[in-house]
This record gives sequence, structure tokens and C-alpha cells, in this order.
Amino acid sequence: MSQTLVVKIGTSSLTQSATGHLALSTLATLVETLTHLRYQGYRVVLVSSGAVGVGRDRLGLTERPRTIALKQAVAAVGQGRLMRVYDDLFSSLKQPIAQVLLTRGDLVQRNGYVNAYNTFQQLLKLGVIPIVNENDTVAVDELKFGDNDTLSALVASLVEADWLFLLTDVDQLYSADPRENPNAQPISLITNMEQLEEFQVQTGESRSGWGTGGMITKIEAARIATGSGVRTVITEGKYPQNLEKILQGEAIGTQFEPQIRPVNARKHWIAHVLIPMGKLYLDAGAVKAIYQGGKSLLAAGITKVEGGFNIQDSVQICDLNGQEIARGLVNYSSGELQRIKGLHSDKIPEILGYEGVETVVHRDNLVIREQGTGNREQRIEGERK
Ligand SMILES: Nc1ncnc2c1ncn2[C@@H]1O[C@H](COP(=O)(O)OP(=O)(O)O)[C@@H](O)[C@H]1O
Ligand SMILES: N[C@@H](CCC(=O)OP(=O)(O)O)C(=O)O
Repeated sequence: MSQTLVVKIGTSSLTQSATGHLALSTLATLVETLTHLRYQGYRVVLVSSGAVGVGRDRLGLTERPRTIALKQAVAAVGQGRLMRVYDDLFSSLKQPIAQVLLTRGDLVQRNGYVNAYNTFQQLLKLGVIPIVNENDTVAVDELKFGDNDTLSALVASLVEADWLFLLTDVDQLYSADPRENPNAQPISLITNMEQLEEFQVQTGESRSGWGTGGMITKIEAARIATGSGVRTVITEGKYPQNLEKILQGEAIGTQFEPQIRPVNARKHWIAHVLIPMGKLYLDAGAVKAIYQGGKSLLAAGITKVEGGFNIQDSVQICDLNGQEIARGLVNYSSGELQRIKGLHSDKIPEILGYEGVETVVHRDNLVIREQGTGNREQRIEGERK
């Protein structure tokens, strides 16, 4: 079967830094390149940022919108404008496109996820290039992807892509932010994500004028995508024609190799799409059992329960210090767990008054976090401040 490519382009590449106007020559080259790749038989999805940047330019605003309502209004102006430009350019080359606007909430329900999968498959079968963005105008904080790097990685996983290209305003990943550190060393290949720690990669605070996540969200995106078997490349958006060269084997940008044994689709959904509703703290024995022994989580190993959640909600599973070690779907609500935590499973029927299941999180619904990566939300939140 033909290969599937997801290409994400950031605001920094779509707009001119000096004026904030659209970078028309970049857009035209991107459209030519993607259409050419379609002719060669690749299935192509474009994840395009730019709604806020283009809306801001259209309205003549000189500052980044600060309130949520203003940002959502500006995105509504810009998204239509952006799609108009894409449709004009792709239509001149007879390439049909589609607009797909998503929020994280659309993918949280398993049937929503499967629906989105079917729609993408149908569009790709029809030879259409779907153009995806976050539905900024309606997305509420709790149900946001927050940045299009994460969105593109989840889309790449959803459509079972072979490649994810993150096009930005630097030519590749460096050991530190090249804007701040002139001695930053370029990194061409990452074969596993632990190497980021070996190379001591720093992502600094800076991002381009209108960009959202900076480099940290691209690294997170690479982690999510490679974890589901997608080869990921960070490269410069100014030269979209490089995509063809990279596909022909040229070492351009930074390539992240896919993991050899990717996590299955359901576990990937638990780990990256679902929003955790609470936290379970475990004693050392339970941490060892699930971390090293691949066991299910039992009530006996739980020392503390935080948050309010229902059966089948996602929770963070933490060690005694609150460091997240896994995520999983619970078989008991938070209220029930408050009553049975620390107890042997035999005691559950007596305490709850009904025959519950033995496990609190069954190992089929439990995903271990990679060692040494810390808490993704905390890291990204820290970076955004
Ligand atoms: N280690 C690093 N290597 C390369 N770039 C980095 C690094 N750390 C931070 N950056 C910054 O990340 C910026 C790109 O992120 P961002 O502005 O969000 O782009 P986009 O709009 O394409 O998503 C670059 O301009 C660069 O200054
Ligand atoms: N959804 C937003 C883009 C969010 C985003 O991640 O932006 P960027 O860092 O430029 O890729 C928009 O269209 O303006």
C-alpha cells in the first residue's frame, strides 16, 4: 500500500516575520510539493497552523491576542481566509482538499476516534488532501490539544502514517536554542528518545513571534509519533521541496526513528488522547509490580486517591512522590477507591457490598510511561509560562 505522510506547518513558516503577512512563495511551493507527492501515489494530510496569525493580520492587530474570546474570534476570521488561499492554490493544480477541524474532545470518546479514523480513510481514498487545524473557535481549555505539534502527532497516529514532517523556522533540532546559544550543535538523527537526555538537549523559552509551543512541543510530538511507529522529521518550512529529497533518503533536518515495537492503537489512545481525571499514588511494591513485572494494579498497592472520577475514566498512576509512572482506565470510581485503597482484593465485596473485579486497572488498560521523561503536562505547561 502507498505511504501516508502527515505534514505540519507552523505559523512561523506560513507568515513573514517582518510584516506578519502570508509567506506566499512558501505556501505556493508547499502546495506544489504536496500535489506532486500525491501524483507519486503518497497519501497526504496537511496540518496547518496560521488561523490566529492570518486573522490577526487581516484585522490589523499588532499584538498577540490575550483573552480567550479574542483569540477565538481572531482564529474564526483567519481560518476562513487561510482555507480560501489553500483552495485557490490547490485548485489551480486540480488537487481537491478538505477542511478538518478537531478538538481533543472529538477524539476522547472511543467512537469519536473511530469516526475520525473512518473519515480520514475515506478522504484519502478519494485522493483528497485533508487540511487539519484545531477548532480554535470552540475549543475550551480542558479539551484542547493546545498546539498543532501535538495535534499533528495524534493525527499521524490516527491515520497510521509512515512519516510526520514538522516544518518550522529552524533547519533542525539543536542541542540548545540556536537563537540564544550560538554554540548549539545540530542533531541529525535520534534513534531513541533517551538520546535527547544524552545530548542534553535544551529547548529554551523562545519561539518565533507567533508560534505556540516552541521546540518542546515538537519533541513531544516526535515522542508520541515515533511511539506509534511514525518516522518523524523536524525541518525548515521555507524549503518544502526538501520533503521529496528526504523521502529519497537525503539526510536533511533532524530525523527521529520510529520505535521498533510501537504501542498498539488502543494503548496509544489511553496514553495520549484521553484526559486523566485523577491520580493514584502507589507504594513501592506496587510500582515495582507494574513497572517491572507487567502486572495489573490491585487495590492493596494504592496509598492515596486524588480527584473525582468514574469507572473507565483515565487516571495518572504515580509513585509515592507523585511522579507519573503509568496511565490507565480504572475499574472503580474515586469514591469506591477511597474505601478500598490499601486493602486485599478479597475484602472488596464486603466493603462495597457487591462482587467487584479483582483489578483496579487491568494490565490491558495500563500504559507505562517512558522512564526519565517526567510529567508531560507539567513540562509543557512550564514551557508555556
Ligand atoms: N533545541 C532547539 N533547537 C532548535 N530550535 C529551538 C530549540 N529550542 C528552542 N527552539 C526554538 O523553537 C522555535 C520554533 O518553534 P515555534 O516558534 O513554535 O515554531 P512553529 O511556529 O513552526 O511551530 C525556533 O524558532 C527556535 O528558536
Ligand atoms: N491552531 C492555531 C495554531 C497553534 C500552533 O500550534 O501554532 P504553531 O506553533 O505556529 O504551529 C492557529 O491556527 O493559529
